[in-house]
Amino acid sequence: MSISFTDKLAARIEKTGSALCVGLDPRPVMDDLQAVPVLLRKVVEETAPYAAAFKPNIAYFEAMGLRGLEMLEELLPDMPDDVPVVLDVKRGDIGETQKYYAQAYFERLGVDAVTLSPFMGYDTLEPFLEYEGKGVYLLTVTSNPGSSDIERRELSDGRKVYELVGDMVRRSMQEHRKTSVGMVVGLTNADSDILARIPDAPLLIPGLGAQGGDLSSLSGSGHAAPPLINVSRGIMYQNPELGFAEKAQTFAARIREALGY
Ligand SMILES: O=C(O)c1cc(=O)[nH]c(=O)n1[C@@H]1O[C@H](COP(=O)(O)O)[C@@H](O)[C@H]1O
Repeated sequence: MSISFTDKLAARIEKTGSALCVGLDPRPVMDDLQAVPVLLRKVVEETAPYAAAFKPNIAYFEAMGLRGLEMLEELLPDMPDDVPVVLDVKRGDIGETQKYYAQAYFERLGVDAVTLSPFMGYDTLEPFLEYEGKGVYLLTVTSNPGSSDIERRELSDGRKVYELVGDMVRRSMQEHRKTSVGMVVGLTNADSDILARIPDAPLLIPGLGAQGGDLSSLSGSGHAAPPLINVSRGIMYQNPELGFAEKAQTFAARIREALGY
């Protein structure tokens, strides 16, 4: 059997000393779609030495229609074998439909992990939890301002809505499910109170770079599970006068310093 997502990520973090997740969110260049795979391969090649993981977001590929999905399908087998791929899909649907999403991502595309929306309930996650060695990250406290509309609301017993997502993570651990279950916490909304209220599960933390998240909000989290800090536009599109490798190296160093590696 191939190496599990958890082991692959741990080995990668150990090898690179980096918790940087390089986001692959190509803005479609509609009049020159051929430029997109060239750009993606360049970003992958140049940032790989500093990448603990890659995270393509499927939205940017879907926006290019069938050719976009083909680009993703063609890119994945050419990605470095030892760098895990988290496909950002944020899916959530009834279990019967989720079975086919899981088949699409874990079997057809063969990615190591995906993001899921847990807000339709635990049963919607179950088809994904049957995949030995794969990973899922559940949206918990997202990086957008609207995370206060539902996720950060207080329940009548004083707990927060996002703590219910933590309960699902604990349940999956108690049931010894085959898939690693982690949580998405946006850097722009992370704080020590939130980190203290969620289980010690692997974290995927987007919001550094273009969204202006501050790494100091992670200090003293006390979480032992490995976090992945994602940067997409900050590497692919911001400061175009700098190379992708240089930007990735700088973000990886800033993250290392903030996490105290
Ligand atoms: O699940 C995600 O990755 C995600 C969750 C979240 O709360 N906020 C968030 O920005 N993301 C994704 O992380 C990436 C952030 O992109 P940049 O803001 O360009 O670094 C995008 O692909 C977002 O869809």
